[in-house]
Order: sequence, then structure tokens, then C-alpha cells
Amino acid sequence: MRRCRPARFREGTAPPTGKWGQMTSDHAVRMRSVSRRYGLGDNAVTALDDVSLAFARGTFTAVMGPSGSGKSTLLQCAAGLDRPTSGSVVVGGTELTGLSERRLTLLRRERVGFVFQAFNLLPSLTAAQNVALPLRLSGRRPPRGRVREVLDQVGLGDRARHRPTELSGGQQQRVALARALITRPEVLFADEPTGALDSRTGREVLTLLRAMVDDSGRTVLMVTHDPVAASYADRVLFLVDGHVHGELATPTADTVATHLTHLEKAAS
Ligand SMILES: Nc1ncnc2c1ncn2[C@@H]1O[C@H](COP(=O)(O)OP(=O)(O)OP(=O)(O)O)[C@@H](O)[C@H]1O
Repeated sequence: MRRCRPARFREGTAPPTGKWGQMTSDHAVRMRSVSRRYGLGDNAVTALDDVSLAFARGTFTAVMGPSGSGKSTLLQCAAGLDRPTSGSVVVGGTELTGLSERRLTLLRRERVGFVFQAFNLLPSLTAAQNVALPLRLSGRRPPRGRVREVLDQVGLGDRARHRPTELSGGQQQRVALARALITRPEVLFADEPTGALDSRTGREVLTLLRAMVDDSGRTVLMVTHDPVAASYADRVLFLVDGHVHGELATPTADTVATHLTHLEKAAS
């Protein structure tokens, strides 16, 4: 396994933590008092309840918690894929609250990247064409050599002309990563990126995510159920019933698993 953490985070020392009062411009994403409710009346569900967090630039955060605890909702609100019912989200200095749909779409297209459990590649396009798609959708031609550069970055420089069906699951996820990187996003959001992969292939993808932080200074937020995946992060946040329920700095798979066991016991 990797693991080269940014030098500024000594073992056992938490990266800048998520309290709103401590936020500085070093934060790639900031959430203040964010709540997300779905439905109305008796059917209402509070998926996130008054959550305030900050994610330092150049760090890797994993979000964990039981099923239904609000992990995906947190990621989607932080990424501008969903609008909070109340509260404020700032990405790279841009306040998302009140942004028009058009501006929000532009932000999603140009300043953040996404990777999901499902690779979501277009089957009729080659790997290179899939990677170029975000720029094409913005009406831009990829700069010369850029597609090849990001495919090289994920170790698939020799597969540019292959279609998704000609690639393994891990390779498809790496194409999805390259697609997310083509716009040089400030933040990469990953929702269960290894959920559909076997453990060896999953580790390759996690190593790439880690390298994006260590080598390129990107910020990564990843939802995962897997303590091993979480151990690649600098920090693990635990959610329970829409609330942040503790965090771990410099996690290991064992410390994460132990923390999850405590959470489950407390909940039962
Ligand atoms: N579109 C929606 N409409 C109604 N309720 C929703 C919607 N999306 C999520 N919820 C509810 O919000 C809560 C949090 O859901 P969310 O998907 O964020 O949890 P999660 O922790 O990511 O779960 P899992 O680990 O199972 O993916 C759940 O109770 C879920 O049923």
C-alpha cells in the first residue's frame, strides 16, 4: 500500500479540522449548517442535519457511516449536485447557495470532478473520447496531448482507442478517473469508487486517488463502506443519522473498523 501523506500532517496529528470557526482560504470545500430534508409531513426525511465541515486543500477525506446516514447526500450537497434545504456550501471560494442552474452546471463541469461506483462511460465512445467528453460538452477542444496525458496518469495510455466493453472494470474506473481529471478540477468527489471492484483493482484506484492528492495537490472527498479504502485518506468522518459523529486522523483499516464497530454498538 502507498502511503505518503503530505508532510505537513504528522502521524497522529489531524489536518485542519472541520469547525466553521477555523475555516480559512486553505479550504477547498466549506459547509455551514447544511441541512437536507426530503419530502414533506409524515414522509419527511432529514438526510443531513445542521452539518458544518471544512475540507482543507490538498487533503483526502473519507466519509463513512451506516446505510442511510447521509453520506451520499453530504457528497452531493458539497459537490453542487444537490441543493441543501438550508445552510451554505462554498467550493473554491464560490458560494453555491443561490447560484443559477447555469452557473452551477458550469461549476460542476469545470471545477469539480466526479467518480461513482458505476463507471458511467458511454459505450459507443473510445476511452479517449470518453475522457474528452467534459471538455467537448463545454464546447472546448481538448488541448493537444491532454487526453493522452491524463490517460497516462491513470496508466492507460495504451488503451486510448479501446471501448469500455474492451476494458476490465478497474480499467473502466481508471478511464472515469481520467475523465474527471481532464478539466483539472480543484476537488474530486468519489462515491464508492471501489464498490464494484475486486480488492486488488480497488487498491489500484485508491492509490491513484492518493497520488492525485500527494502529487497534484488535489482535494478528494470519498464516500466508502470499506475501512481499507478509508485508510488511504488523511481523515475519516463518521456520519450517523445525518450528523457528524466523530472523525479519525491518519486512519488505519483497523482503527476505522474499530470505530465503526463502536458506532454500530452505540446505535443498537
Ligand atoms: N431523493 C430522496 N428522496 C427521499 N429520501 C431520500 C432521497 N435521497 C436520500 N434519501 C434518504 O435520505 C437518507 C440519507 O440517504 P443517503 O443516500 O445520503 O445515505 P447513505 O449514507 O449514502 O446510504 P447508503 O450507504 O445506503 O448509500 C436516507 O434515509 C434516504 O432514504
